[in-house]
Amino acid sequence: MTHLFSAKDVSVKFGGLQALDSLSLDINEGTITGLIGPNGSGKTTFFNAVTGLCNLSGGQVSIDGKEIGGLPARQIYQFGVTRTFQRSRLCLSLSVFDNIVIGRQNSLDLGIFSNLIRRRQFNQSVRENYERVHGLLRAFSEPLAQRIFDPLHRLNMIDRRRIEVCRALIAEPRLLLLDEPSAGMTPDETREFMGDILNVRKHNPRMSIIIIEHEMDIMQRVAEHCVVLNYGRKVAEGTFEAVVADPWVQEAYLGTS
Ligand SMILES: Nc1ncnc2c1ncn2[C@@H]1O[C@H](COP(=O)(O)OP(=O)(O)OP(=O)(O)O)[C@@H](O)[C@H]1O
Repeated sequence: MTHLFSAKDVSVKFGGLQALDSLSLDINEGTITGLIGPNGSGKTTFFNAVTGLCNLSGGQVSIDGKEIGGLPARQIYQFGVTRTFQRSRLCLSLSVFDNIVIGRQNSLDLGIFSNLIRRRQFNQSVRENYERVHGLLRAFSEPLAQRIFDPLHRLNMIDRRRIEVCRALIAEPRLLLLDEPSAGMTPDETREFMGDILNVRKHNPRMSIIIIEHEMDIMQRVAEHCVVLNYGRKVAEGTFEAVVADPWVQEAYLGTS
């Protein structure tokens, strides 16, 4: 398997609070890794550190052997790292199309004068973006693809989550970070959505995914490898079965020891 991503001794401090403490993690191409841990254990902080939304107080982060730790978020995105957020960051008054296409900021030509003068080029780029967004939506659900110009506030929670994933996918990432994508969904919606995630992976076999999720049956279904955090430290790592068999994980997290 080809090695894709590496975090080495990553630490993040918020004043006196050590949110991440020398966390190391290696990710191979085309794998799904589950990040598990109690509330406040540092999972989202890890995503924020990797995507440039918070400063590292130590350590290195690399993708394809290139150091990205400490770079601005926009540059990290250009290295092919995209994400979703635990709390939705969608714009409800804009259309499905607009909410997704904004994720392709690398190739959007935002120069108003150039767009006004070079109409043919502008129209072609709009057509291309339409095809891409439509194709992504169709991969999730045909009825959703029919709603490409609906305002987002008309969509239910599962479809909104799908839009968030499409927005992260339109940049064709190498590494996709999903922060608790099932938050706010019913158990049935969650099951359906996880089927979608597996489908996404089937369509993008070289893309790697790290997923934060509290629902253990979801982890069991989607993650080939799991990493458990507590107080910002890695306390267990391995297959789902190996991790849940760990006595510490059973006692401290699953409460089943
Ligand atoms: N911007 C911030 N400023 C100060 N403290 C922060 C900040 N972001 C996170 N923290 C703290 O860092 C610790 C780790 O938080 P984080 O959100 O990463 O945990 P988590 O594992 O994602 O939790 P949850 O499962 O509840 O989302 C917590 O104690 C949190 O209060």
